[in-house]
Amino acid sequence: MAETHKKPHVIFIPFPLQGHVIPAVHLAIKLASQGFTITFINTQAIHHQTSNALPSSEPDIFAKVRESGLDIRYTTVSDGLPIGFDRSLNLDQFTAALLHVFSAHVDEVVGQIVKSDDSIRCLIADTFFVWPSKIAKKFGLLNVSFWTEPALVFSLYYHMDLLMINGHFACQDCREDTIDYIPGVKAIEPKDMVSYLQETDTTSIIHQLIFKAFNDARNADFLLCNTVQELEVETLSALQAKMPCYAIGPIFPNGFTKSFVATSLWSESDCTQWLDKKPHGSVLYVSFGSFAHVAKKDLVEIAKGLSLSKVSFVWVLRPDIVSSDDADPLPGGFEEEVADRAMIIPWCSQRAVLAHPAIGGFLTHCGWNSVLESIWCQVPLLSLPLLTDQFTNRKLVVDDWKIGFNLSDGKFVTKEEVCYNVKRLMSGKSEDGFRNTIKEMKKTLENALSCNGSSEKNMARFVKDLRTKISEKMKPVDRSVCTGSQNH
Ligand SMILES: O=c1ccn([C@@H]2O[C@H](COP(=O)(O)OP(=O)(O)O[C@H]3O[C@H](CO)[C@@H](O)[C@H](O)[C@H]3O)[C@@H](O)[C@H]2O)c(=O)[nH]1
Repeated sequence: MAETHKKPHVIFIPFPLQGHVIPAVHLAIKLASQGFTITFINTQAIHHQTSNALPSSEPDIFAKVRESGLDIRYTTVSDGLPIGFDRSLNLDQFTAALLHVFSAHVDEVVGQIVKSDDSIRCLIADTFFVWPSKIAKKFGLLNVSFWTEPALVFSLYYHMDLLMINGHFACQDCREDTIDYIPGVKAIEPKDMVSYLQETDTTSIIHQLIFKAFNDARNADFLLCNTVQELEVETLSALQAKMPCYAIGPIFPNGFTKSFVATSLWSESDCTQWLDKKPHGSVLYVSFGSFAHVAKKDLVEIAKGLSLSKVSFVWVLRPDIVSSDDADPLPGGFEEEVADRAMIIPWCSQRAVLAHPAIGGFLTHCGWNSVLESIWCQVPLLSLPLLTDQFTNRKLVVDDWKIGFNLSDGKFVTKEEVCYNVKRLMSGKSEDGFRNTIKEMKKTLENALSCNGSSEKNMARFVKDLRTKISEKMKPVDRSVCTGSQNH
């Protein structure tokens, strides 16, 4: 009888935040459909939140996908904190756990999986983790770093040393002039760097994590980026000269709005019937993603500006949008004032909302998934970056690609500019240019995902390169470290 060959088995660990888990889930499915066995490991806290958000209880999020024949297994790991701990309110403690404690739990669970299955060959872990190279080396696995933001952002972090030497980062009086020495990045203003590279105190816990993670990422065997070659040609070419790097985005579920895997951390409110009654392109969608907080005074100005604009809108207001200890941050009377033309909800299926013909604009924090989804749905953006890569993403959206504009040009948001810019975005006049440009960009994304498109080719190349490296690794590996056996 012919010997049956086991599929190569990959362990996939996403960063425990919504904007990272979503593309990781869909990448895991893509890889499984390319003939890999995947063990996907969520933190217990993410698992708990996702399960609570589901209307029905399934054994795990991949149960339906498995029915279609894909071999995706699922397990959980502790991030070092109690499940019910408020990570949003205590971000420093959460970051500290990910920096100092999480790797011990990952080490244990990966060790158990490796011990029980000798086909494990590879670890895919988010670039923001500080431990992948250590864990991969210990268990003899290939190390794939998964990057969920633009390549431009990766490049800035990767070249932190250059920014320091040139006095643009981590110095007393940082330079404020244009940065023009990062390989593959023509020019970028300091204000457009990720927020952490603009901060003067670089001793914070998040900086410790970033320094360690990007040091570690240099050791990865492969870098997978949720971006598109054509959108970031020069940056990606420069990165490819440093490490094997593959632009395989945008990573969406097959069919875009329909996903067999429930990934939301909050229950989704259904806006379809409400949107069905609205004219084409007449509704503004407002959401600031899953992670960043909006200052209360800005939130109040946004609410007042939306009210003044008379535009219809769907506003996703997460329970912790200002802070999880401020349950009711909206100005008094606002909800009654806008009741006839607004839907205010804690969470929704964003892809379904953006794809609805009634949506004509997106007021966004410029999270990278939101940017890619908005381009896919050809919805122009009004941008209010709040944290992390969102400042750099804003530059791409507004200055480079010209598919949207800024909500505010000052340091603080005012209701007048909110009203003015919302009306400008939704009027259908001034943003006609944006609509044509975004149509072209949608085509670029579609082409990238088509049979001979860049992302599909890059994915095929990655799979081939990974398989080649795996076969090289098939030579016997010393796994004594996993079984705990000692040399006497
Ligand atoms: O009501 C909602 C709101 C959002 N989403 C989805 O949640 C994701 C949000 O991702 P993103 O737009 O990237 O924002 P964040 O959740 O803030 O993501 C974090 O992770 C991203 C990827 O690393 C970064 O670009 C962001 O700056 C960072 O805050 C998207 O897929 C949305 O479709 C929903 O399904 N329903």
